Amino acid sequence: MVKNLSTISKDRYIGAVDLPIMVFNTATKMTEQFRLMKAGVARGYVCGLTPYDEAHVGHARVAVFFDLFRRYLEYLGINVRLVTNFTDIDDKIIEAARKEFGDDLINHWYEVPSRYIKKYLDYMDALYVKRAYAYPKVTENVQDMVKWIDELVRRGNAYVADGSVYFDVTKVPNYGEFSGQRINELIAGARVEPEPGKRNPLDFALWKAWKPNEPWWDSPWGPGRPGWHLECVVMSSKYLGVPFDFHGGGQDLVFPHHENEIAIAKVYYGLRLFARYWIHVGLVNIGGEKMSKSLGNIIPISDVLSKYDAEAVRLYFLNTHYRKPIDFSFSGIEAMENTLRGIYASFDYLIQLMNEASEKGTSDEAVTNDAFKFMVNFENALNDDFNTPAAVSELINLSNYINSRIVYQPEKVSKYSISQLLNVLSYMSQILGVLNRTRINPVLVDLINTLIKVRQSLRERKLYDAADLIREELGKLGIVLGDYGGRTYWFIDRKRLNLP
Ligand SMILES: Nc1ncnc2c1ncn2[C@@H]1O[C@H](COP(=O)(O)OP(=O)(O)OP(=O)(O)O)[C@@H](O)[C@H]1O
Ligand SMILES: [Zn+2]
Repeated sequence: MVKNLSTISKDRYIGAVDLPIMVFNTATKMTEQFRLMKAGVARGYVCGLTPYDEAHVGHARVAVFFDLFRRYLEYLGINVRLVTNFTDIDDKIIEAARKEFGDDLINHWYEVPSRYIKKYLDYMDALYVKRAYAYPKVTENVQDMVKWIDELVRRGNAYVADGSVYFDVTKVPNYGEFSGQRINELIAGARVEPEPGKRNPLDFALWKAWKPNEPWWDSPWGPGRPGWHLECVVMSSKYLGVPFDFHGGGQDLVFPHHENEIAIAKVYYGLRLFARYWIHVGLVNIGGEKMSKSLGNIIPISDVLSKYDAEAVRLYFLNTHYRKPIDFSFSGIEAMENTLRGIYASFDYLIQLMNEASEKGTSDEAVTNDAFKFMVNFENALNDDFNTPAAVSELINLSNYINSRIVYQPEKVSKYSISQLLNVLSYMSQILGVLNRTRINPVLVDLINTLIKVRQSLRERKLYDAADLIREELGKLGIVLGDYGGRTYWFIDRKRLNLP
């Protein structure tokens, strides 16, 4: 149990290998301590988007979770190298380009991925998802992929058929082990794609032979393009080095995508696992079904962001454990907007108290101890396989404590205690990626304070109607006044006032 602030301050794991985090590893099906391969650095790859349509809230959930993951490690002092790719050539991209450009597809197809990549990055910025260390694209790494395939063919792990190259899963020790699948059952259940040269239904394409009116790249086997599973192995290894610490994505990727990535790397590198921890985020469903572009049941991120506060959207995702599915609901986000208002109120109140608190208050130690406890509980929650619902509820507890206890006894609380509460509130919100809009123009602050003085003076003269009018009119603007402990506090409803 952490007892004093020096041990809960951020950055205390700089240069560390053993982190205090326990995380569920799909590869071992166990919750394990998170240990880094290189001191102080966490390297990870999250499978990214096939950009042929609007990104949806399922994509947003995966991105927000790994952003939280990254922010927590950074808070501990770890340098996080997070790579996420764009699968910018794929059957579905070609199909979308064909619909849009018809026969002129070959000259214009790249406009499709380019458009949706740009939009995706804009949505990520709006959601306060920090930019990745690198965003490799398949089209920029084809030459490396060709070299890999060549080597796999040379070693007998892949075979050529009609200009395509297939990976031979029968040559892989314990194929199916990762996703816990039995090979015979897999074969029975496999949806065999019409790929004539394939020897085994579970073999998959490393190189897909060119078809007329499709983009292509040159290779020793003729024109074509690489296959999905190979792409992620090549790009993750290239940008992170092998082995690296963690590899993630949505739950839907466990099989076949990650099973096949592991199979390729197993024979290429001779490594049982080319990434140590495999982390999978539960799906966002809609009416019990996976939200997915190909099923046509998506709620675009843009729809959600046009109606709701982006920070509330983050809290909404984080309020469910990352491994559980979410059945998407707008009302859940709405509830989080209220929560967020309360958290901003706490922050604004603490700043106002900071300006007035005495150097030495009487309940100093008790408040400081309480601040520690909130932070310890918060960290313990995240250390417990990223129990973000418990972490969010600790932030809410802290906010309620400030809004109900601290504001009523401003004369008792010292500047030091307020600064501890502010620290803890800021750490928690930085990790969750909320309270990104704390700066308020000082002119606005002066104006609010002037109006509060006028209101006070009206009340002293018993002109309550006029005093209430000030409060109501400010409220309409998103400036909310509250009278607690004999003084007036205010907070700004960031969504209403639309502050940057
Ligand atoms: N509904 C969902 N919930 C959570 N994660 C998802 C969901 N859909 C996709 N993902 C994740 O988003 C990333 C990108 O997936 P992808 O572009 O293949 O999306 P998709 O909507 O499933 O597309 P498609 O319908 O073409 O299969 C992957 O990590 C995937 O696991
Ligand atoms: Zn992938």
